[in-house]
Amino acid sequence: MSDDRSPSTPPAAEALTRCDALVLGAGQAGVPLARALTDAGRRVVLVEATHVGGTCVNEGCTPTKTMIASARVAHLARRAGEYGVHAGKVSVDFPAVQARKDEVVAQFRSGNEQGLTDAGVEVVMGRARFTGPHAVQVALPDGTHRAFEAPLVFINTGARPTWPDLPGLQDVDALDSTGLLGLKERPEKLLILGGGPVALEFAQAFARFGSDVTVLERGERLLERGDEDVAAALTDALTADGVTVLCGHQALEARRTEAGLSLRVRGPKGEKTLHGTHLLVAVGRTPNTDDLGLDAAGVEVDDHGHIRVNDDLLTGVDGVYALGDVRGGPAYTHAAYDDYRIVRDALLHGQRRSWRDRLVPYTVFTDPELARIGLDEQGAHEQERPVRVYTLPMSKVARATETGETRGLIRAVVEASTDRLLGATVLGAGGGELLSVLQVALHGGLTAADLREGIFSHPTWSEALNNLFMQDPVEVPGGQKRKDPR
Ligand SMILES: Cc1cc2nc3c(=O)[nH]c(=O)nc-3n(C[C@H](O)[C@H](O)[C@H](O)COP(=O)(O)OP(=O)(O)OC[C@H]3O[C@@H](n4cnc5c(N)ncnc54)[C@H](O)[C@@H]3O)c2cc1C
Ligand SMILES: NC(=O)c1ccc[n+]([C@@H]2O[C@H](COP(=O)([O-])OP(=O)(O)OC[C@H]3O[C@@H](n4cnc5c(N)ncnc54)[C@H](O)[C@@H]3O)[C@@H](O)[C@H]2O)c1
Repeated sequence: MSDDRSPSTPPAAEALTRCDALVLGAGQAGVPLARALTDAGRRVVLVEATHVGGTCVNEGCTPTKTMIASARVAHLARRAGEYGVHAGKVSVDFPAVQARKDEVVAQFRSGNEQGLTDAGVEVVMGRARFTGPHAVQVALPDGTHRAFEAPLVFINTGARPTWPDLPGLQDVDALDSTGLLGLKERPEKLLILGGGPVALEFAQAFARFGSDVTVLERGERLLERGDEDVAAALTDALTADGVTVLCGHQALEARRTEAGLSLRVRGPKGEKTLHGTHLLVAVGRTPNTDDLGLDAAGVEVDDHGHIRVNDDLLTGVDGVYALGDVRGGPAYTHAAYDDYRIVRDALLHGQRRSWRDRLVPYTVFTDPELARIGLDEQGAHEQERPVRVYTLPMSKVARATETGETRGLIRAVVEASTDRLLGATVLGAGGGELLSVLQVALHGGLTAADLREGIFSHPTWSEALNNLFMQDPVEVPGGQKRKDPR
């Protein structure tokens, strides 16, 4: 690439770099895809606006789960007496918690960077914008621009926190998830807007660090979807940790006060004012598509700004794909990573698989963890599908009693006619791991009888699957909606 501009000639159009593939965004799909295509002999340019690794590594999964680990240690140390252990007075060194988290993030990020370097991917730090269907201009940090063209373009630009239209919000120095992760000091009184995974994971962690935490969810329950009794049990667990959970509450106005801020809210019993030192806004995420010049490319978005794709993750423009959070649908790291596998297999191995056909599990990393895959009881009722629902409270699981972690339950939904597993929910300590056992059984087409009779090591959490399928199931008949919600 050359630049022959001189002071005596008018600025020429930026020199153009042509390559085989352009990857926009170094997230959970972009990084492995850039590596795989480079390994296959293609010339790939990966453009990243802020830092390699995307949301998950830098301001999502990695930092939150690292902080949650510190919070759990504080929690267990406070409970030490229950186990006959004297740990003394527990205090949390918040800057040390943050430093540990920053170290892990830096380690993961540099691992991603090293992987790209080793593979020989050309990484360009800058903000990409389409200028045509296969043409992209990148604004570099020094204010200059570079232009690129490629027959294949992969959009992996992810999403960012959504800011609601709340009067006064701009005056109160509210934080989003990224801002909260950067705090130097522990908030005294943390108000949280939203009752999704971001809100709940932070709520419990900060309560365990010693903050006074209130969660304000406008819906009638936490976590929007899933069986109601599970959401209620999770609410109880958070409450036991000292989190105040206010569902059915709408924030009306935010105001700055001497001590921090106030929020005027309307709940089932009328209006009231809440006071806090900090406000976390965690009401969802907005796809990074509005500043991508998608019009110039002819790439279409839906009403929420997510890029429209077909089964192959291809946009309406030939050779232009969208992967991960930017395409709508499940917004998890493992889903973005699987998008990479789908595109890789289609382009390099001639194998097609639709992203819509797959079952995506999820785990909310509260304590107890809430993990789910496939059909739950509520879903079976909504689909009027004949199933049997097995439920085992954790208080009946030997391992739970032995370890003092008896909160939660295990639930499995099986098809009435075949006895095959259709879905599972686990609310429990390490629930995500136990769910993975059920997930493998589901993928393998195993039945309730297989798991009832399976030999698992005693006394593991997985052994509870024997007992789960020995419970009397709730029979959900097909073709009729359930009248008595649990
Ligand atoms: C607080 C929090 C906790 C989370 N915890 C979990 C969890 O425990 N488990 C889980 O599965 N998921 C979790 N998630 C969700 C997960 O982080 C995302 O689903 C995942 O990172 C999406 O990956 P992606 O590849 O789609 O995009 P991202 O990882 O968001 O990467 C997109 C990249 O594109 C870059 N970019 C954006 N615009 C441009 C542009 N114009 N030009 C160049 N680059 C651009 C961004 O800087 C970013 O690096 C969490 C999210 C948050 C916010
Ligand atoms: N463990 C995990 O897998 C994990 C953890 C964190 C985030 N994530 C992902 O990140 C994304 C964002 O998570 P999130 O929790 O920010 O969003 P979310 O969309 O999952 O939940 C937002 C919640 O806020 C509520 N809400 C919306 N507007 C509100 C308002 N004005 N006042 C009060 N409540 C309001 C909604 O009813 C909803 O319950 C999700 O897609 C999630 O999958 C995943």
